[in-house]
Amino acid sequence: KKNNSELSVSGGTRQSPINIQWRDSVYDPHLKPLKIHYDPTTCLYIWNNGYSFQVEFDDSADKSVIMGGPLENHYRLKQFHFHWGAINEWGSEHMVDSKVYPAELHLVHWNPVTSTSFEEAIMENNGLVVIGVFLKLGAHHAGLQKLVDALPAVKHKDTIVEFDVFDPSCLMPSCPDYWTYDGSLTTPPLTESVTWIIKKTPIEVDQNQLEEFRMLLFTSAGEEEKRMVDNFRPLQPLMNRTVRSSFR
Ligand SMILES: Cc1ccn(O)c(=O)c1
Ligand SMILES: [Zn+2]
Repeated sequence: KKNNSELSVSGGTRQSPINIQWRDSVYDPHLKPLKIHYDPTTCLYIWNNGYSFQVEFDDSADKSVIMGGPLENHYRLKQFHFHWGAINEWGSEHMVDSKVYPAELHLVHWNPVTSTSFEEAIMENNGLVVIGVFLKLGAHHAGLQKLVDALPAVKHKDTIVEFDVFDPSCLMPSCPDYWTYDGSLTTPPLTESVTWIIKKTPIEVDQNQLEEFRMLLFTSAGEEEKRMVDNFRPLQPLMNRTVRSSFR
């Protein structure tokens, strides 16, 4: 168990995001299939937090949980959000063999066995699990469209709109393959408390859907408008870490 100062970032040894070199990843036969059970009625609202748009869930019980994979117990879904670029040539946080995607979905979960709240789990060694899903330009994504239709209501920083009954499982690729490694938050406090699970296969979204992301604003109503784009952190050094794969 590490205290806050030991999870500190300056001199961090397990920062995120990273470039996943497929050939350097190590197949781990002990990795189980990831099990995802999301209850759509735990979806609460969408809000613009000035960095991304975020969908928050009721995490007061074990209703939307993940387990299996590299995990020793179940983790509760707290929120999901995205990172994206100003143009399709960049936007994701993680890369695969230096390939960058136009956007990346993060589903953020916390460990209710070792923590009593999400805020506490942020400071716990491996208190969080974030599932990363790459978005690539392609077919229209019907499940995502429900989210996209709500974005005009959260154009400005600190705006919020009710958003109920949404099952984020619809944003998961059907392929079960993933990489996993020990990392950190990619926004302050950048604590090294995250077990990352990065799905190998991207989901497809169309140009209009990506452009709707880019119409959001970093700025509050009344301020000079700054488009919400390029909200990703630069790559961090792998240092003494191995990325494990669930697939050969
Ligand atoms: C908890 C947290 C905060 C920010 N980001 O980007 C994440 O992926 C997870
Ligand atoms: Zn994120």
